[in-house]
Amino acid sequence: MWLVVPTVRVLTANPGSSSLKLALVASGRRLDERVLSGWDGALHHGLLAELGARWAPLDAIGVRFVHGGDRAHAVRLTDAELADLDRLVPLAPLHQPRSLALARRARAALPGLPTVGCFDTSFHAGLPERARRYALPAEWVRTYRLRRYGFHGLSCAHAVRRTAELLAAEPGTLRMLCCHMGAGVSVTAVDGGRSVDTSMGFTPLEGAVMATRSGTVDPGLLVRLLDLGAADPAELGRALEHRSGLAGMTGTGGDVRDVLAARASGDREARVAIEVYLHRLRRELAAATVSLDRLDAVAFTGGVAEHQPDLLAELADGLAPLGVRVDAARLHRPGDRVISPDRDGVRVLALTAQEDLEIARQAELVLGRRSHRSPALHRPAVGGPP
Ligand SMILES: Nc1ncnc2c1ncn2[C@@H]1O[C@H](COP(=O)(O)OP(=O)(O)O)[C@@H](O)[C@H]1O
Ligand SMILES: CC(=O)OP(=O)(O)O
Ligand SMILES: [Mg+2]
Repeated sequence: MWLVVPTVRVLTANPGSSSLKLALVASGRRLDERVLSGWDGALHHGLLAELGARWAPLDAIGVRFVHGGDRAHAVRLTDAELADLDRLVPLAPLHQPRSLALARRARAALPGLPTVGCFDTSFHAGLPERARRYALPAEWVRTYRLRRYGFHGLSCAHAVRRTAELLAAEPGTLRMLCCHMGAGVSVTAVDGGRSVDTSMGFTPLEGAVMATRSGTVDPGLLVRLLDLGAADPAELGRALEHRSGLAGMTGTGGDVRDVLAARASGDREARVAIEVYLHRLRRELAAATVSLDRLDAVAFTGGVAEHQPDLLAELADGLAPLGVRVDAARLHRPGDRVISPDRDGVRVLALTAQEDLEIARQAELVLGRRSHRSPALHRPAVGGPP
């Protein structure tokens, strides 16, 4: 039996580290979108009011927050919630201030509309302890609440649902990897819709090499840099967030397009940087695989996966031990698609990252406007409130 649910129109805001994506979502579909690429956090004062008027009538605003701490699901944003989320700024300095500023601007520009915060971290709230815990002194872990959180959860939740749709499978049966390749890069192992391991940790710095972020480096190396006075802690943080990754290795801004162009023109540093980027990502994919008892599917998503099929082919070239292969013809087709060659073995997919759909879905759940009796694909197991 289906409940009749009225159409809910949500203005979604997804502040990534290199872009701001604003969208109008209704009934699980994106009706319009405004993308500010190369976004530096500044927001034209009237933009939200202008979009609010253009996309009216609206029922809610949904804002992506990379860090939600221990929150297991989206929440309606109040002054108190925002003040609490302020405390997480040091754990996601590239993202959290932008989400906070956006949410506050949105509440001021569109007063009276409920604003919902949707968190990357919520998808990983149930990480098993073996994947959540750092092997650090227990006293520090307790005092400073140190744990691995994981990020890109809104993207993963959407990718799991989309993978299940495209493979005509129940999400609850799939053992899969979700590899998000945007300016930030991460790999998550998903067992039956639940995150069981993920490459990002306490902050979105851990794991793979990213556009401007280092990914994992030997902690001993960082201690040594501090010892040597190469940087004070604040400078070290800024260097790891803004001046490392592809940017640090090549002297570019870290945009994959620029690094690939430099490599094509014979630049040695760019060639090495891409090799390191791919090598480290393959390691993360292999590491995540061992958290699953079999591998059914790998979904690649995010700006790089969407727009750089040749780089995806290079990445897949080194993934034969995982049973991952791609078909060149399928790879170059547009849209969400299966890109593995046949129906046997690991199914590989290239998907558009549609965090906006997940944000709108969670906003509807928080506002009680979505039927909890809708199909299994909408179950809160992948990041919504109970
Ligand atoms: N044709 C393209 N258009 C947009 N982004 C691209 C394109 N090709 C590669 N990219 C890469 O995608 C990244 C942006 O991915 P996206 O997921 O939108 O980033 P984020 O959400 O982290 O800001 C850019 O840094 C760029 O390197
Ligand atoms: C968590 C993260 O790195 O997000 P983005 O890729 O959008 O910067
Ligand atoms: Mg993003």
